[in-house]
Amino acid sequence: MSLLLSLLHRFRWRMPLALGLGAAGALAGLWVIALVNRLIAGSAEPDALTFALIAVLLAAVFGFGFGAQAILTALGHRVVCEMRTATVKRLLDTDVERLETIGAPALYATLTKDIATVGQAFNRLPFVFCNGVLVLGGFLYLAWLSWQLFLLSAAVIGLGVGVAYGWVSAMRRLMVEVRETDDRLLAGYRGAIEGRNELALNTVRKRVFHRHDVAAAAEHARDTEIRADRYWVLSLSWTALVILGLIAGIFAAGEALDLPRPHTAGFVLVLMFLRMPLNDLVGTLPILLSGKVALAKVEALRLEAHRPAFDRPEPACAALPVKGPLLSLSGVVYDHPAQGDEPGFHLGPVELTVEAGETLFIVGGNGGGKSTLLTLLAGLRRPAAGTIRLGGLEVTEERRGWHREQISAVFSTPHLFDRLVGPDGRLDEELAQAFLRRLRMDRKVALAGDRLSDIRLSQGQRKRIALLAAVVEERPILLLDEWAADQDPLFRRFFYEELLPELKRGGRTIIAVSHDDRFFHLADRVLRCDAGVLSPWSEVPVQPAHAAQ
Ligand SMILES: Nc1ncnc2c1ncn2[C@@H]1O[C@H](COP(=O)(O)OP(=O)(O)OP(=O)(O)O)[C@@H](O)[C@H]1O
Repeated sequence: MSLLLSLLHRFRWRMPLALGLGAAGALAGLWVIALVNRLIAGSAEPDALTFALIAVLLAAVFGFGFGAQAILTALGHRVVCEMRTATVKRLLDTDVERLETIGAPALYATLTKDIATVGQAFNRLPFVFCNGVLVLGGFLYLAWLSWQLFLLSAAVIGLGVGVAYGWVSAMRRLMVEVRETDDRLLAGYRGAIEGRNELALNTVRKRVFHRHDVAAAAEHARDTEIRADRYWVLSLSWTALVILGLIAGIFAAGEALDLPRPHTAGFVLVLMFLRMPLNDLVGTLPILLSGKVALAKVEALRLEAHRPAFDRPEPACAALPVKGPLLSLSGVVYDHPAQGDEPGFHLGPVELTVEAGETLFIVGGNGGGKSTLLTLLAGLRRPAAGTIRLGGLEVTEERRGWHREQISAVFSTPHLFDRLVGPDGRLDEELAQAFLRRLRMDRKVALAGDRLSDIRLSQGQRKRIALLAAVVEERPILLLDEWAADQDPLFRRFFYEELLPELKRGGRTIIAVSHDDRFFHLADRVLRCDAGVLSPWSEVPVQPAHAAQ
């Protein structure tokens, strides 16, 4: 909501202008009705002047209406564009841990569906506003025509709205339920796309997946939408009934109150005129309600507040030391929370000091906590307890951004971007081309400026390009998570025996998760991380005390 308000604030001049034009158009329309009314009642002459005035008013209805709608619909599209870019920027500024908690399906649902839904609702607002002005102005005119009939109409419409309120609330509750199903549906869509190979091989799996992960959610959404729409059509029919009933009742009331017939007829004419905008207002309800639900969903993600700037973090010191302790963890503890019946995972307390220029290997069994440790070393996770120091300085909340800027990393399933980014945004193309050749990828991928020609690669090739992207960042600390696992034996040897020593000679501190015990002798130090406990590596694994329990 705050984002929407700030966007509206940015467009604060167009908004009142458009609303003013809309109001003027609606009032001109009412004026036409009032003139026709007077012609029917005989209180106005059907002369050229009256018809000229009607023609001018009709032109005003058209011109003002067009102006207002054009400005407001353009504004709607601008707001959607800003919401899209601002939400992605908020996502980029949000902590990795928070994004992990939200989960990919919910994030995709917001980016693809919620923003579009808010946009649709926003684009309906001009029509809602113009119809609202018409209805309001129309009722004021009715009050002026006959206060008795106006009071009667207000009472009937108030009663009608009171009855419909319950249906609209029920509709809103059902729409929230539909939206919750969207996350499940999106998870299903992702499964169908990302699991295409596994599914293509097994018809039974395909059937089970389709039944439980897609059809169940789609059918739940269908049933809920049908129920929600029932309340909507009920509200629409109810509105029509209330207005038509009122029109009939007005005649009876006019007779009972002994009001002149033309008076009552004029009143009815205005009511007939107001029937359309009233119906439109009710018809727009589902779109507006969906927009409200979607907006609440965007806010419920609790992404970072929107900051347009991409400020580089302030450096905590001029340069990191090239000798002695560089990165240290002291008493660092981290907990992955339990999920349902699955127990959580506890890492630490970790005591570790990495020297500048050191090559450190971390080994250990699956699920031992190596990747979690790497993300702590990268500053991507906040320890629950303990201290991280970089270059002798404690990594406080203010220095976390600076810490991250000292790290390059290739994670176990890296995401490839097709642009290389050098320090301060300037890429050393010579270094990039040379390293591309060292990686033996120059025949597969061409580098034009900072752009890679192709990133549709095999797993091993992807890892090589990810390493290129990390190296050209020219940062002092390089983290590698099982980098060599996807490489062929020849290149694996080349990586351990030549590439890593080369990077080390270039001044890099390297922390690599590895299972390649044949090459452990090439590291300065090897540590074992098992069941969340970090200990020196020995040929015969030592069972950590709490892992044996
Ligand atoms: N985002 C997460 N949320 C909850 N638990 C997690 C998360 N990431 C990892 N874990 C749990 O933490 C434990 C350690 O995982 P981690 O990926 O650090 O192990 P690892 O030593 O790198 O394993 P591997 O060698 O198999 O890659 C595992 O039990 C895993 O289930």
